[in-house]
Amino acid sequence: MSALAELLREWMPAQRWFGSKGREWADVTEDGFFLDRSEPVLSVHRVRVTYTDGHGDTYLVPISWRDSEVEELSSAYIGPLAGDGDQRSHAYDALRDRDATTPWLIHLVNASTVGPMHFHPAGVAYIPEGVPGDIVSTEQSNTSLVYGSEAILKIFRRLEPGMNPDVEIHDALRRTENPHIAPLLGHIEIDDPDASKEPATVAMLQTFVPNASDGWRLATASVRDLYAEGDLHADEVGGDFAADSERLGAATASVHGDMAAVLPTEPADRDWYATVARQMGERLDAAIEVVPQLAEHADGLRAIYAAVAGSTEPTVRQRVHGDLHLGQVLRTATGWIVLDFEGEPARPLASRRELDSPLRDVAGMLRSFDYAARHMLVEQPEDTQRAYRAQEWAERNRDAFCAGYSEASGLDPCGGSPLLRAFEADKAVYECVYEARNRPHWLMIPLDSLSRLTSRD
Ligand SMILES: Nc1ncnc2c1ncn2[C@@H]1O[C@H](COP(=O)(O)OP(=O)(O)O)[C@@H](O)[C@H]1O
Ligand SMILES: O=P(O)(O)O[C@H]1O[C@H](CO)[C@@H](O[C@H]2O[C@H](CO)[C@@H](O)[C@H](O)[C@H]2O)[C@H](O)[C@H]1O
Repeated sequence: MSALAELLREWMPAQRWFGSKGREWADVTEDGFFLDRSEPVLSVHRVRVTYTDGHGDTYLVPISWRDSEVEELSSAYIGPLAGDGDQRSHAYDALRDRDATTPWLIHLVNASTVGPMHFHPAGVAYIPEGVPGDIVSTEQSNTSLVYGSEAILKIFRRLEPGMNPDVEIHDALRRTENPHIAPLLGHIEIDDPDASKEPATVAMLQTFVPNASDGWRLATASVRDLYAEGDLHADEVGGDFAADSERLGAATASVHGDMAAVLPTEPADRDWYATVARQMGERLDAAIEVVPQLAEHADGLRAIYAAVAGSTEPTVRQRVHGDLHLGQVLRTATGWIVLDFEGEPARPLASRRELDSPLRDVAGMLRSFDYAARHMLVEQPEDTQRAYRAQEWAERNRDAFCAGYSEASGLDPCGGSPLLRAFEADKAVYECVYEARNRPHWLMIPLDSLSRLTSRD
């Protein structure tokens, strides 16, 4: 194992974007190339991690190199590497090293190819060249850099052959001028070491939406207001969120409508319902291995999935967002913007590109209202008054979202469909695994939701 691979073995598991926490590593290899040779030198590495179960993932790790340690960059420090003689180089997470962030946009403007990496600007869009990028503090599955107040570069950490749906969908939506998305400015790809495979998407550059607040922050502020007023109902307190939920429902319907107009669609048939129900059952089996507490909900969940297996409900399948939640939507002065169309980060890329029911996204947002309402109860599980208020808040915003969606599309997404209920349950199962791996203290949120979902008539 190379000295750099050894360093990365220590460093990567602690990074927020590393999606396979808790899995045991059998091996790690890396190959890299230089993206920029000025100071600090910037190299990009494909890091292949193999787990003890034989599976593996490839991650993208850009590294900036310094001759000596830099105190201000201590949180970005990966470690020292022996050089010639007594010399040592110091490796830093290049996306947290501001001085190393300019080459990405310069290469995009020039539509460069550097080693295996290809830079593709989108049409004639303006790209702010030469400005350094600042990392977005709410780092999630990927890492984003904001350049000035004009552009945001999202670096996809896990590499998979094939175009990332986020780029594919934003590219297709360029034609629609939909007001609820942030326009695409360019993207970056990297060839697969196996030439028979498609290149992987490395990054996407989008217009930055300034002065916006994400839906999670706004919704949880509303819940906090409600909790502060123990005796008032959600519609009586200052920070009522229902009007925004309604607008969010309408924005979601508008984006769904445009995706259906510019990307393929197909009617859902019996086979599709049967496949969806089977996949949910398989996902539950796999999730129980990670979160044994799920076993007590298994019978109830299987009954919910069985109702879908026999369904003949007429639905159109289309491209969807795939992981819609309040953290993926931004509220600007004029309305909602929907971000991040790459689907659930843990799913294989091919499954994230499949046609699906738009109810998958509706369910994602309904789950998010539930999370926003209840996350503060984690500290006070016995507070029945607050639990009652939380339920009321979640229902009020759920109804408002569905009303907005229904008004904009002519289709009521929440009219008692077994498919919607199954998608909510399936999402909560996914969330149990996500929380067990990333935020175990929040595991009770989706677990409690499953108790409610499986006991609903
Ligand atoms: N176009 C944009 N304009 C402004 N902020 C953005 C934009 N895109 C993303 N962000 C901010 O970056 C955060 C992470 O972006 P997101 O696309 O959701 O990445 P991830 O895939 O890591 O979840 C978002 O919560 C949002 O606050
Ligand atoms: O990183 P992504 O935005 O792709 O999404 C992953 O992380 C989300 C958490 O940040 C997770 O969402 C879950 O927690 C949210 C609150 O933090 C809540 O609003 C969502 O409803 C809940 O699913 C998401 O599932 C995961 O894919």
